[in-house]
Amino acid sequence: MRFFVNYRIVMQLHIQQLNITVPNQEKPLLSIPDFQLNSGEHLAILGPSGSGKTTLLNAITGLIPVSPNQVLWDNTDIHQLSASQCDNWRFAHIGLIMQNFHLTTGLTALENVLLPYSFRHWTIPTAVKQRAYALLEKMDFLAPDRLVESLSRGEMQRVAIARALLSKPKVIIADEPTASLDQKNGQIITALLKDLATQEKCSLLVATHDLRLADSLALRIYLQDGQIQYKDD
Ligand SMILES: Nc1ncnc2c1ncn2[C@@H]1O[C@H](COP(=O)(O)OP(=O)(O)OP(=O)(O)O)[C@@H](O)[C@H]1O
Repeated sequence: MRFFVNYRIVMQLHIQQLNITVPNQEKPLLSIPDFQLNSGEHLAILGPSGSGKTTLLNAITGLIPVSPNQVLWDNTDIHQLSASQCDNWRFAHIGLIMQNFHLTTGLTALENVLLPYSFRHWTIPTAVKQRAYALLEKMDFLAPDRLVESLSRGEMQRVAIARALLSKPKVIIADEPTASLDQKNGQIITALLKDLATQEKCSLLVATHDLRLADSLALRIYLQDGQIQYKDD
């Protein structure tokens, strides 16, 4: 008999009748009748440029508005939350790694990792700082005191990943995490993301053009003109 549920690994995404349109455009940007991703699953979202990958990530993280009941995370309709509630929900549950990293210049790598946490808390507990150091170290990034503007793109990507993982999210979402990295760094980042997601028992959703990255994940969907053309697992 099971008495305990590990809440951290329960985070199911359910998309139903998702339809995103823009004024004066006949075709929807995104049209997904039904899609489900279970907790802990690793998904690649493929598709040509303009097929809707980023729009999908924005929709499921509440970064763009969506009609009620179209995106549910464990039966929570994040699009029915207020803007600040949605921000807090995202901070608590999602580790977001955006295309251009969105790091803050003038701050060190460590300060960048801690920044989202420091926005929400008066003080940063030692345990949180230790986790920030540990995440950077796990990724072989051994210069936490370097200013981010002096880092290479591969190093910036590691800082962005550590920042996304600091709050122990249940879901990691990455938009083109290997774009503009050379092959070696792309492979390193791919392996890191997968290993960290597995170790931390997170779901992983990655929008990518990188077939090597996509092949390394267990599930794939292919978008074309805002629709899922095929699923592959
Ligand atoms: N706010 C908006 N208004 C009108 N069109 C938009 C808006 N946002 C996105 N689009 C259009 O929606 C389509 C999908 O864009 P999206 O960025 O999701 O594609 P993508 O698959 O992520 O592309 P890429 O691989 O180049 O990053 C594009 O044609 C884009 O121009």
